[in-house]
Parts: sequence; structure tokens; C-alpha cells
Amino acid sequence: MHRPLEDYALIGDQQTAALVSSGGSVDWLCLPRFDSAACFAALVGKEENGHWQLAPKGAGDCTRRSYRPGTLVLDTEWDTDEGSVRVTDLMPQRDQAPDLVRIVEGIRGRVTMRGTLRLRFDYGSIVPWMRKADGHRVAVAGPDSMWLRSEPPVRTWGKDLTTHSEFTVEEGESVAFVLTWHPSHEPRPDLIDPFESLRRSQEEWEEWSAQCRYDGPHKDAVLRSLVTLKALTFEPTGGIVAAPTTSLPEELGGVRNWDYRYCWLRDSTLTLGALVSAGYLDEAKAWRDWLLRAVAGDPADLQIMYGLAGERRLPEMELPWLAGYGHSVPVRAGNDAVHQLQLDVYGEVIDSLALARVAGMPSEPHAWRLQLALVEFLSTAWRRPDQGLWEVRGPRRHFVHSKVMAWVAADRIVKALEDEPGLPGDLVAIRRLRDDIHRDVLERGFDTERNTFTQYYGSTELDASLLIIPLVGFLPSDDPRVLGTVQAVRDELSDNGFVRRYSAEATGVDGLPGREGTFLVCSFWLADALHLTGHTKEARELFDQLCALGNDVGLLAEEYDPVSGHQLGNFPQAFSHIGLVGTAFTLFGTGEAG
Ligand SMILES: OC[C@H]1O[C@H](O[C@H]2O[C@H](CO)[C@@H](O)[C@H](O)[C@H]2O)[C@H](O)[C@@H](O)[C@@H]1O
Repeated sequence: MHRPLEDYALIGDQQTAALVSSGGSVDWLCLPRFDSAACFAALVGKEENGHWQLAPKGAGDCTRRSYRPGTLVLDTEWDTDEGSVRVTDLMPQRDQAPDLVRIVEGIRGRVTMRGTLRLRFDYGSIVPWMRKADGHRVAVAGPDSMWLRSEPPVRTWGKDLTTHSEFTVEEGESVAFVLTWHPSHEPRPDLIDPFESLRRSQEEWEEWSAQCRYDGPHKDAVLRSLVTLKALTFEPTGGIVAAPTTSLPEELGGVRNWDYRYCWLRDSTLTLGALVSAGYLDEAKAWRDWLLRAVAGDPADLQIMYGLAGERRLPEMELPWLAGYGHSVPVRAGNDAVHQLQLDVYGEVIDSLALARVAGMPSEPHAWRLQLALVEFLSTAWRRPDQGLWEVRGPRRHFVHSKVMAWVAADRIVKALEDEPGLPGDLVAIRRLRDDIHRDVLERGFDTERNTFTQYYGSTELDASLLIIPLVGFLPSDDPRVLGTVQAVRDELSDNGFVRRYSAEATGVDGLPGREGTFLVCSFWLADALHLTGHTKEARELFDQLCALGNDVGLLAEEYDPVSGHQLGNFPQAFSHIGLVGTAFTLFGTGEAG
């Protein structure tokens, strides 16, 4: 039986991340980077594919758990017949090597703890050789090596390809475990002090969180979202991943299982928008610099996504030895969407750079030249059909959202040229481009009979991405066509109050079998659109319901299944947390006025 996704909490060091279950098991961890092969892959397979459990002997799930406020330090606590115990999990900021730190602390009585460590490199497929060295346990296979040690030393033994331990902790006593990865051909990295790492990690996160300028309703959920978005940032390069997992299904038992451990221009620019609104400009600058490096070259070669350092090839493959989360196969690594044409990303990139500029990010001539090159590419490319923001695997279409975002690209450049006449750029030509796209969308993307924009030219179907039309300023929010579209999406794509992206089963537009849950970022867009079109009460109610979907530690996956009441899709997902932050700011501003 698989655990519901809500059972998981995230820890990470801004180069990779792990998921820890409420039973005290680390079931997902890729090392050394987000997109490396997993050494714990139980999440999308079985325990034999790698996990590390630390919990009271014979205990089930924890009694309670929480993050230390504003941090990624996770406390999981059990009350047992013997007493109470806490396991504190974290991945400290790296010096030399990635470390997973787990500190067991007695709170009351004397509790017997069990440790079960199954290290399996290469996504759960390789059982490493384990040996003892320098008084520690070391696992080696191929390029990977991991060291396990504890302070004070705890006896471990190997049985059934598993490293076991059993020990007791009394009130006030602590035992710290550190699992350190390093390339197997190199000498062991310096040992870190786990207690000092905890202190430093907590302090760094608290300092970062204290800069958040949001002070309105659901402040905790907003801050948790921002911390999660920061955790998805690959610190060495500034790239931002869409989620730290692969193949958590959009339909339980289905094939809609994708690898999100890469930097989508769409997801990362929207992440940036959320961070900038909350006052985090350093991340914006780091991402802009990542972008300039990633896309350097011919603008026609712009990809919709890249690797963490801007890598261009992300070949998609299946990992057939993994049974999948809830039998959802295939489990995939890599993502073929990398080859798609998705015209909306030009608008998202240019819009987020405009936002960062307005927020005070220092200008950079290369960045402006890049934007001019992108809009130049769009001047002909906008007429092409594409795969759209949902990355359909069916035929290319003239998706209305893509055209609207192409309009956004031209519009933001026009505004910048109007505001700063000294900037280079052909204002007249770009204004003409903007107006041509606008006219085309109104003529071909609007269904006058139903009084709604449509999913793509010539279709009568709807798409929740149409909700962004008033948000990006394509039409005013009181325009009857906007009102009609918001109403139509609400009527036809709502499911128990939340919103589906589109009607997958009815149309087959995405070229995939099966169906999926409600898409959380679309539900946040509905809240935004309701507010802008004068339905603020309903917008706030929806926002309350969406915030309530977060698990006990405030995390959201990509989707939610209102029938089973469980989250679906990769977890935690930037898109959903971006939606939460964005809607908070739309509804309450910074919240200072209440
Ligand atoms: O629906 C098929 C596609 O699903 C994935 O794309 C989704 O995730 C992306 C990352 O968050 C997001 O940018 C996109 O809007 C979503 O539709 C998958 O990555 C694709 O390969 C797949 O074709």
C-alpha cells in the first residue's frame, strides 16, 4: 500500500531535497543534485528500492510533526508507552558534500529506537557494497559512495542487504546520524558537526524568512510556500526546479507520470514572480543570470526547459524496475517536453523580467538584448500552432493561452520602451505586433455564441488557463468577454469547487489516456479572476479552501482529487505554491492593511 502524498514533508539543502514520511522514513532522495539518480526511491517503488527509517521500535506514524517556524528543519515526534522522542531532520547548506542529518532526542522517559537503512543507488537498482572504515559504515557502488556515522557511536549491523540499529534515548539525551554522499573515487569529505549544522541551518532559514514582506491572512501558508520555492532553487546556478520528484502520478494507477526535476522557464519565472512580490530580489537576480547563461546562443533555439545548470539534453527514459507510486507506471527520468514549442514561455520570461525591473533589480544590457531577440523571434513564430502550457502530447494547436502570452511579451516590451525612451528597440514594429496578436485572438479565439474564449482556435472547449486573460491585462476585468469566460470556466471545469485544467477525457486534446485531478494553480487563478471580476467574497472562500488542502506541514502537490480527498502529482510542486503566494498578494496586497 502506498502512503498518501500528504504524509510527506520536504527537507533540502538547495541542491537537492528529500521526502520524509510521517512514519520517520526518508523515501526519496537524489544525490548529489535534484536531477541525479535517487539513492532512496521507495516513494515510486518499494522499500527495497531504498529508504531510511528512524522511529521508535514497533511504533507506527508519528504523533505530531512540524517545521521549526520559517525553516526547513523538520521535527517529528512520537509519544509511546516508553516515553516521547523527537527526530529532527535537515539537510544543512553544503560546504564540501551533501549531508542528511537526523538527530534523535529523548523528550520524556526512555525510548527504544530502530534504524533501518537500505541504500540503493541508481533509482533503487543497485545494492552497494557496505563495509566499515574509520569506525563508520561506508557504502560504495560505481560513482557513488555514502558514509554513515553517528554521534555518539551507535552499533549497526548488516542483515538482508540492510543496515540495522537499535538504541535507547533518555530524556535530554541526543544521538545524531549523518549520511554523507561523495564521489567514490575521492577521499571522504570532512566530517560536519551535526548539532552545529542544525543551529546554523535554523538561523539561516530564520534570517531568510524574516525578510518576507507579507503580513496578511494565511501568513503561515504563504511563508511555507516561499520557503518551499526557495528550497526548489538550485543555489549554485540560480536555476529553479518545478518539483523535487519524478513520476508522482496525476492519475493514481495511470500513465501521467512525469519528471519535474528540471528548470521550466514557465514554472521558474512564475516562482520568481512570487519571490519578488514577497521582497526576495537576490533570487530574482540569480535566476536572471541563470537564464542569460542557459539561453545564450540563437533565440530560435530557446528551449522551454533546461537542466539545473542550463543543460539542454534531458532525454526521457523509463525505469521499468520501479513499481510506481500506487502502481502508476511508467516511472520516468528525463522529460521529452524539452523539444516542444510552447509560445507562452516568451511572455512569461519577459513579464517576469519586467516585474523584477520594476521591483528594483539592477538592469543588465544583455538581459534587454535577449528580450528584444525573443520578441523578434515571436514576430513570426506567434502564428504557429504549439503544444501550449500544458505540454500536450497530442497534435499542435493554436492555443489561445499561448497567443495571449505572446501578446504579453510584446506588450511588456512596448511598455518598457514607452517608459524608457533611451532603450534600444523598434517601438512601432513591436506595437504593431502586439495589436496584430490582440486582434487575431479576439477574432479566432472567442466563441460569440457561448460568450467565452476557447481552448484553441476553432474549438468549443474551455481551458482554465483562459482565466489569466484579465490577470495579465489582455482585456479589462469588466469586459463582458472576460466575465463570460470566468463564468464558463467556473461552470464547466469546476469539480467540487476546484478547477480542472481542461476536460481531458472529453477531448483527448493532450494525447494521453486517462484523466487527472483538479489542478491547483488553476484553482488559485480562479480565485484571482473572481476577485478581479467583483466576486471577492467567493474568491476569499476559495482561497481558504485551497490553503486548507495543504498537508499538516503546509505542502501542496500539483493536483488534488476531490473524490479520494488526496493530493496527486509531483510533490511539493512550485506551480501550486506560486499560486498560493500570488493569490494571497492579489487578495490582500502585502496584508499590512488587513
Ligand atoms: O500533461 C502532459 C505534460 O505534463 C507535464 O507538464 C506539466 O508540468 C510542467 C512542470 O510543472 C508544467 O510546466 C506544465 O504546464 C504541466 O502541464 C510534463 O512535464 C510533460 O512532459 C507532459 O507532456
